[in-house]
Amino acid sequence: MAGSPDKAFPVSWDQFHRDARALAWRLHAFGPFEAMVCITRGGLVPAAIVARELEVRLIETICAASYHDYKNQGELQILKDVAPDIKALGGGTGKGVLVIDDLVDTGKTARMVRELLPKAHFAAVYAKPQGRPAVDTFITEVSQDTWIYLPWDMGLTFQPPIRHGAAG
Ligand SMILES: O=P(O)(O)OC[C@H]1O[C@H](OP(=O)(O)OP(=O)(O)O)[C@H](O)[C@@H]1O
Ligand code: HPA
Ligand SMILES: [Mg+2]
Repeated sequence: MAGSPDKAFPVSWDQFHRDARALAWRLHAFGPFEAMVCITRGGLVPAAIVARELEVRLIETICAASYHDYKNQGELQILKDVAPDIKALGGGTGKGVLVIDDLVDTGKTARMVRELLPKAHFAAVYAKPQGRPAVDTFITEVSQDTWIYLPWDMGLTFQPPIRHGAAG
């Protein structure tokens, strides 16, 4: 990633659940979906919430990793591909499949998965401007220089008073 995002967008569990449910409402208009593919690991969490709302029970993973070093993107690795029976849906195009991730940043991960499932519907809860064109549906956009702090990456810590120079 060019530069290191210095603004912070912290997301609580409650907010994430609301945003993932809002995503499900929006996706409902594009369904029904025959299957869902979630991009691990971040996509596992919204996938559970969206699958519950849209009653999707056929759920596959594609295991990808690229941010090996906190905010710095490295080489994109596919650790597990999509199963052949899921790839065969929609006549081999992925039509009728919902691909879900927690967020899209540069769009690299989503673009790579789209090569495998070109006609699938791509959704993320959060999007940054660079990655936005790589997804069909998202809920909240944050600026490219913002780092999204997801609830499973955080814990409760003491916050110094704003007057004493707390970071935003
Ligand atoms: O749009 P991009 O720039 O490709 O970045 C977005 C991807 O990066 C994060 O995953 P990461 O590779 O860090 O793995 P994780 O989901 O296991 O945390 C996030 O969950 C997205 O999948
Ligand atoms: O803003 C982000 N937050 C958490 N994980 C990420 N992976 C890419 N961008 C981000
Ligand atoms: Mg991820």
